[in-house]
Amino acid sequence: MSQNTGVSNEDAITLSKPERARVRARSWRLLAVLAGKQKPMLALTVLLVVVSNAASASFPLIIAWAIDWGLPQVQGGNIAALGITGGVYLLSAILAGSLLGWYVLCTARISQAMLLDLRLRVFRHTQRLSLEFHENYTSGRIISRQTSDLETLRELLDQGISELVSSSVFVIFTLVSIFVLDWRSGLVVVAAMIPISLLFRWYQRRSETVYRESRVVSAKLIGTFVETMTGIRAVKAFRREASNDENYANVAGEYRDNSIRSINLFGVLQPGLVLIGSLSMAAVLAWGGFRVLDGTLAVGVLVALLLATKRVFQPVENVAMFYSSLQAATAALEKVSGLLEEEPTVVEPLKPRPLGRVTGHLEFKDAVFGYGDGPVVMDRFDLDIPAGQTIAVVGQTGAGKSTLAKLIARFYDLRSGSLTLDGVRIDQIANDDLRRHVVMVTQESFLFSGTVAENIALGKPGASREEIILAARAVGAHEFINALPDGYETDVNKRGGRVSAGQRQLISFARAFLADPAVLILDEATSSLDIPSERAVQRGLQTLLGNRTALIIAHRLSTVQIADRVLVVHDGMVVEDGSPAELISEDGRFAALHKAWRESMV
Ligand SMILES: Nc1ncnc2c1ncn2[C@@H]1O[C@H](COP(=O)(O)OP(=O)(O)OP(=O)(O)O)[C@@H](O)[C@H]1O
Repeated sequence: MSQNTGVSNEDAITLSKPERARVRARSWRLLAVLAGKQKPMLALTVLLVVVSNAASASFPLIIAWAIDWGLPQVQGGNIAALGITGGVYLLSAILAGSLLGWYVLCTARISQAMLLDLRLRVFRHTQRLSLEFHENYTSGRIISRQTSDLETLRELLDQGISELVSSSVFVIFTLVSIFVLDWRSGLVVVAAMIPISLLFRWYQRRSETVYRESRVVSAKLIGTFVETMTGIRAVKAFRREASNDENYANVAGEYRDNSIRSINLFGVLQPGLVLIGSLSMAAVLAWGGFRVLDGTLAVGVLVALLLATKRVFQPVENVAMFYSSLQAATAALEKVSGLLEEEPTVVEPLKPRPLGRVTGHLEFKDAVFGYGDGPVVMDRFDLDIPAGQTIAVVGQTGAGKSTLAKLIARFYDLRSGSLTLDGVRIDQIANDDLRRHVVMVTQESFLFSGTVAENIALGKPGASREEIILAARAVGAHEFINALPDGYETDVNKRGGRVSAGQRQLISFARAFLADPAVLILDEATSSLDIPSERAVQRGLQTLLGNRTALIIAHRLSTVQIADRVLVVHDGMVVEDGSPAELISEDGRFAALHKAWRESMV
């Protein structure tokens, strides 16, 4: 991603001119794409808003006509004139009202459809982005894009746009009706539009940065909250409550200050508009009043002019209200469109190479890797793992063990060199194929919300209950699952469904067993299990391994003992490679580690 694309510059409050233009164009493009899908409905909406506002703007004209033509006619004994003028007024009122109602329904449907579309896009897109992106972009930010930013957009789309459009159309029509009645008063109102547009311009300039800042601070607020709550165990363990309170209060205070700034700006805009409106009314009344006295202007026309002038300025105040939500939504759209501009760094091949029967032979050749633009973690790395071999990877913290595992699972791509599965580069294998043949069981043995059976079935979508039970039996999980309150139907998120770390591992073993991959990667939990759990997990693990190729990031002596081969990794390189027995007999790092393990067990 270049410097200013995607989310790279999203905390900037003031943007350079070209950058601002680019971000704006990106936001409007997104809105246009979303609106583009609603074209027929939009066309109908435009028609409705034009006709209903034209009908509504004609009221003062009808009133002038009723006073200056209708009333004298009625006084002259022509009662029918009353019926005609009243009837026309009633008809246009019914037309305006019903079309406006229809218009509101249509805009609600359009805005809801656009929001749904956007919500799904944001979700799908963030899920599709590579791990590298998620490691840098905090979950708090993603949550704030999906919640508070979309909420701000919802406010605009739900009411703002419809009010904004209909008010603007109404102002134009009413202005035309004033010109039709009396062009001099029309000039007064047009003249008033000059300070109004200057005021709007002032507000737009100031509020743009304030609303942009509001999005940044709001993301920070949500991020702080999410980080505290997801790390609540660490918070309690390290007694971080007091300092977290202070930190959160600071961010919340920043958010309050920002809100006050935006309210203050609005506090100038709205009274300013009211003042300009009132002064214009006074000018129309004074100039019109003199002319009525002169006899050059009919009373009915003056009444209509005053009515129309009042009606021009009323929606202008509405526009101000929704203009502020437009500004807020524009800032939100900048952020959301930035997120949508991000591209996955690990991409699925356009023309994937088909795989035959996969044996699980893995080979790194001359592999170079580093995270993002960071330093090289693996330099010209070579490793051949024959099919069916169980490999235990050991090494100090930060040595590169997890990196090795993540590369085989293709969470990242190499910078250069190659990694092949059965001779096919893994970046040329379709995602579905890769996920089927290479399965990673992570350290935390993540369970998704749902039942135990559903969690196991993730390994093989559509698996029958028999298959699920068979898998659980194979890895030794069946007994404890049966003892849960609802057996396989127990909800893992409900009370009673909570399972221990070892049990979670067994469930994820069953899931992997059911998936039956050729290659298994296992990031073994560092937390020490109690001895019975450890034995159960160990037995489960041995069944799971079977004849597969397996790479285990090993933290336990028992695991290393069942491996065919041990790799000692140091600084992204394999420094020792051999069977456990061979390495113990040499006087290297593994021998020392093995000795330490044995001593700790005594
Ligand atoms: N997401 C990341 N972004 C940038 N650098 C990373 C990332 N993950 C790991 N590294 C770096 O890569 C190197 C290897 O890390 P790796 O996680 O593979 O070590 P490890 O041997 O698995 O350590 P541990 O046993 O502590 O999990 C380290 O220098 C680490 O700082």
